[in-house]
Amino acid sequence: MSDVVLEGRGLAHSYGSTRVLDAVDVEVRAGEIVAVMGPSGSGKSTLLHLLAGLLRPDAGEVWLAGERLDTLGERRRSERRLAERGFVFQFGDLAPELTVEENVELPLRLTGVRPPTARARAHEMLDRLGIVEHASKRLSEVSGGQAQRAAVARALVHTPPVILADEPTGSLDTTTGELVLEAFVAAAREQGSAVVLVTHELRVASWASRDVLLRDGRIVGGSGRPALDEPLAEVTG
Ligand SMILES: Nc1ncnc2c1ncn2[C@@H]1O[C@H](COP(=O)(O)OP(=O)(O)OP(=O)(O)O)[C@@H](O)[C@H]1O
Repeated sequence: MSDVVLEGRGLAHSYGSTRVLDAVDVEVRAGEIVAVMGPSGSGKSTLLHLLAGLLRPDAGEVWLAGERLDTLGERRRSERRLAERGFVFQFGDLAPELTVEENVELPLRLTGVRPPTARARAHEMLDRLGIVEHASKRLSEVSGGQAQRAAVARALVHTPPVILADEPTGSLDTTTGELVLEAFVAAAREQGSAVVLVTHELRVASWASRDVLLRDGRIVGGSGRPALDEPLAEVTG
């Protein structure tokens, strides 16, 4: 279908001689949230890194908005990464020496948004995630949960068409975790972003439109849920 934004076809990946992902097909459409679930070590993060273009597959293809990503040169891949995607990774890649707001502004500044506009948009997103009062603190001065929300703010602030998140609520309590999940739902619903969310928590996956279940590097199942245009209460149960 034409609204597939991100697609992995026959993806395989090995670390050394150990094959950790094999023959994985996944499609993500505009406006949907796909939860990637599975036991520890089943290959969830590896799949996300392949879809992100941060790892190259040993076999298979990654397509982003009609363009094959895995064969692009590094420069073009990183341009597209910057402009078109938002990432939240398990081991945060925010800059500790910058403030929270400077970190969140980064994707906007790098794509030419003027400083006052970038700051206003960063604050709006930080407010939505309940950490605007920490905006001017250095990242090294905030808690792990606040840093995680800053990473989410940075991933969403430039309204990218694709958002990839690895355990984005991992160090959050239920209430702040829900703020984060609501922000992902808004990105999918209001901006039509395609969202891939790695999680091992059923509670988190219940916010997704559907899930994909990995075991030992292969897709062993998945299920659909009501589309995101259903009322949220029905989606979350
Ligand atoms: N850089 C690496 N070098 C070698 N092996 C790796 C590397 N990264 C992951 N692995 C191995 O690949 C397998 C899949 O790892 P991956 O992180 O993708 O799983 P996961 O499902 O995300 O796990 P978790 O839920 O624990 O984060 C695991 O057996 C892991 O030990």
